Amino acid sequence: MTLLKGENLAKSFDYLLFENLNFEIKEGESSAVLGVSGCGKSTLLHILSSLLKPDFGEVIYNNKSLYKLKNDDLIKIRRHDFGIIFQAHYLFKGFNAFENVELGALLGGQKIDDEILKKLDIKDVIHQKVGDLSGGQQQRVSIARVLSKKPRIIFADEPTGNLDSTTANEVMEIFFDYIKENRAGLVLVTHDENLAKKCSNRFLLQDKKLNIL
Ligand SMILES: Nc1ncnc2c1ncn2[C@@H]1O[C@H](COP(=O)(O)OP(=O)(O)OP(=O)(O)O)[C@@H](O)[C@H]1O
Repeated sequence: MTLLKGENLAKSFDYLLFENLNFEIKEGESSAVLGVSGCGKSTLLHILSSLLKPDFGEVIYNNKSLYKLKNDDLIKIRRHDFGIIFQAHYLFKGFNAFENVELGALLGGQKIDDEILKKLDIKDVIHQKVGDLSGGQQQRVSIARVLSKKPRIIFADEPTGNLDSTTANEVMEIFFDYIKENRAGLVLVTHDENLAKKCSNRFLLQDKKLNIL
């Protein structure tokens, strides 16, 4: 079943990034978007994940056109159904790791899943202030926060950018297990072709188009 579709999307800033761009993600699928720096990968992820209105085209989720929804309804979908992970993770620095993860769980009406904390290897630091954690630990806390809300779709922009390659691979396995177990979807923006190869679909954003690899 289709989870989300982007139809005829176009976006420009100082120059045209892409146009007539179509994208679809189905239950249980992972899609990686590759492309040179500045081609518009993060912009596309923002558009698909409800954060940025395209200049043209629609994003369809649950038979609804996201950017035609009332703001409150759009925020509900973003909070409950979408898990958005950026490299610059927006953790609450004054709170400890547990409180940050708990916030994610509460947003999705879920309880913290101890398994997620174990798999991400953050149980030992869970009561520390996130500002005191290393960059990689903070990244894993932000991933735990997103997974704890049990999103239908995970949108991740270089989610393993702060992690060494072994931890990066482990984190990717956690994503893949999650989408399999929950019939969810993963849209991943990355420069790392090895990570992209692990996804069920790979696309290259080039010449203002999304090409299937
Ligand atoms: N809010 C914005 N206002 C103006 N220009 C923007 C904005 N967001 C992105 N851009 C521009 O759009 C272009 C594409 O940016 P984007 O971050 O989507 O590229 P990217 O492919 O993800 O790059 P990278 O791989 O380096 O992260 C860049 O030239 C960037 O400066």
